[in-house]
Amino acid sequence: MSDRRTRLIAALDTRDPQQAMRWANAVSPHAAAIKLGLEFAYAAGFEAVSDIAAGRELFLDLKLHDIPNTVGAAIGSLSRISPAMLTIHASGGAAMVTAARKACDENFSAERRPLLLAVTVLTSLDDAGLAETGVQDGVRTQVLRLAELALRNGANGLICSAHELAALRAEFGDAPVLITPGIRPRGAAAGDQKRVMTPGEAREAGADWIVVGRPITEASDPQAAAAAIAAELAG
Ligand SMILES: O=C(O)c1cc(=O)[nH]c(=O)n1[C@@H]1O[C@H](COP(=O)(O)O)[C@@H](O)[C@H]1O
Repeated sequence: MSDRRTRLIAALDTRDPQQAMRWANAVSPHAAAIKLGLEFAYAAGFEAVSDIAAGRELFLDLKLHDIPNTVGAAIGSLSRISPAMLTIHASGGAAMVTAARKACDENFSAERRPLLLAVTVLTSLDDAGLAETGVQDGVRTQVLRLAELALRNGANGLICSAHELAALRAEFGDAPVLITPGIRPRGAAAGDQKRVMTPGEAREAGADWIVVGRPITEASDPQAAAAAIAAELAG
């Protein structure tokens, strides 16, 4: 049994700034952070990202994955937004993670520096889906491999599914920030997610944060849905 405090990140996946603001206000008593990602940033732009994020903890999920020079420069371009958390793909390789670390350190003061989080294996992949990308070792082995690469090269934490939390805690201890999407309250539709757990199970397994999108945003009452998840996390 874990006594870790596991907090909720609400993924506000929409193109519409007014919708995002409504959701942000609705979940704010229950979610300690909001996530804005590719769908929102591409449609609404980064001014809108800043507007929605004002006064909130922002998980900016751009999943950067490019050559080291481009990733470092892109992170430099984000310094005016000051996200609390920022994502890259660990599979971009050691030099890419190192460039991202350097860019975080050089472009943000210590108080404003985002946590650099490395996506290991997307929660929409199972062993078979991963094998189609050429990786035959299975999800768990690949998550551990990419976790080691990312943490060794300066990532503050990892994005993984809750299924890998125990193995990651056993290998890397309490220090890395572990964030798990692919979270579904009992009975909720998995959709395109393959490696899912409930909020309570993710807390027990050692998550620092869980990311939840559609179970909140597609609920008839998003505020109540967020409240129920927060209550489950509080145990
Ligand atoms: O980086 C992420 O946040 C992420 C990584 C991952 O492996 N799986 C994953 O689902 N996510 C994000 O987490 C959110 C999950 O949304 P729902 O499936 O609607 O709860 C989406 O915004 C995804 O982009």
